[in-house]
Amino acid sequence: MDLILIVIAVLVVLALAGGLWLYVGRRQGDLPEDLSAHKPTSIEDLFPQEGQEGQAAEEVGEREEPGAEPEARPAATTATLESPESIPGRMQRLRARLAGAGGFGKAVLSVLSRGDLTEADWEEIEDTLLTSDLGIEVTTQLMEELRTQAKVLDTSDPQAIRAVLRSELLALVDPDLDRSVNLERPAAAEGAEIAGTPAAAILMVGVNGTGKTTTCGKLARVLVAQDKSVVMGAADTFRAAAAEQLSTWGQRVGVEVVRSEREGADPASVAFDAVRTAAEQEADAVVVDTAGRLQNKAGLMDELGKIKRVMEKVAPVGEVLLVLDATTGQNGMRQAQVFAEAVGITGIVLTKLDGTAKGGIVVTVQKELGVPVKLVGLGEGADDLAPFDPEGFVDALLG
Ligand SMILES: Nc1nc2c(ncn2[C@@H]2O[C@H](COP(=O)(O)OP(=O)(O)OP(=O)(O)O)[C@@H](O)[C@H]2O)c(=O)[nH]1
Repeated sequence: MDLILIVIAVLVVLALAGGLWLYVGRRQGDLPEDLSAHKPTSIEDLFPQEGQEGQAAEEVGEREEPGAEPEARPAATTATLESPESIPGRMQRLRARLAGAGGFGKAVLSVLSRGDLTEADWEEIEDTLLTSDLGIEVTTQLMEELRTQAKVLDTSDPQAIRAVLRSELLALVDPDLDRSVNLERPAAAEGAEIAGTPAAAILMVGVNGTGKTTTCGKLARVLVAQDKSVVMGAADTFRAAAAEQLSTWGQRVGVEVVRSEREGADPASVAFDAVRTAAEQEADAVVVDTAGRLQNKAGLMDELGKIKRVMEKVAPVGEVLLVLDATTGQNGMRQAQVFAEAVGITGIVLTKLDGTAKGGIVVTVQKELGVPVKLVGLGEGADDLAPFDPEGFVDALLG
């Protein structure tokens, strides 16, 4: 009898152990699936095959509905990632777009090609230059050079004239400036209490509506396409929609967005969380979006200065990009000056260059602010951001 009881007890124990093993086994089997949904493990995961882009756009569209999940998290959890356009394809398309916008170079060239120029022709050239946002000083300098060269050369030779104008414009744009975006990962600040290695930090500043958030998303997309791991920080806490917009970009490009759920939260604290998260994740770069709608210069200085200082508790910020709307001309320049004073800028992103024929702003902005245009925005599309290429720009202006 005892023996029968012992056998029954052993069978019960074995049955229980088997059940437990099956349960644990199933949980462990789930794990890789969950993880792969959170973090793409290979470059192929990041770039779906052709034909999936439409699906991605639809899913992102769904996420933009009011009441959509507001929490920041790695985008791959909810959206199929879009496939970025190749860099050469992007450059070619953008050059064509810029040339199509019709820069001032084309207009000047057409007058110069008329041959023996009258005083009225020269005035026409001067007017064109002045209305192209080149500014008086640069226009005067360029006019003198063109008049001198026109005397020296046979002005009826369009090729010779084109060459002169090309070299003058190129000199103004200055091909020797370093236009690379600093992606070098800095050493941690002294006493920084962080896990991991700091990421290269890029701080995006500028007036509201210039395209900061869009540029953060486009830039993250370019970096991801270059196989870099990126974190974005939504330090534009002025309005919840800005953080939501950045989160949508995060979902599109497969990048985690650090944000606060509270509208009006301290932007410096969100920026700090972003750089700390990036260091913990050993990310290559962290891109931080800011608000630009402060009432006065002192407030702006305080806020941007604080954001940068707090980020630098982790590591130095290697790149502060000022986003400028090319269509705002001289007005935009005045605002740019204020930002440049508030926080030392290292480069300019000139957006909406597709919406203006006034290419002269490139020259003015560099001259006034003393930093190079590094990136240009040429449309609202996800791939409409390109490195600024002086030669390509001048050639596009001249048609
Ligand atoms: N045509 C064109 N539109 C652009 C470009 N860059 C941004 N935009 C558009 O400009 C508008 C404003 O862009 P945002 O990125 O929201 O600007 P922001 O500076 O972040 O604005 P706030 O969040 O209000 O501070 C959007 O409709 C963008 O699609 C560009 O290069 N060309």
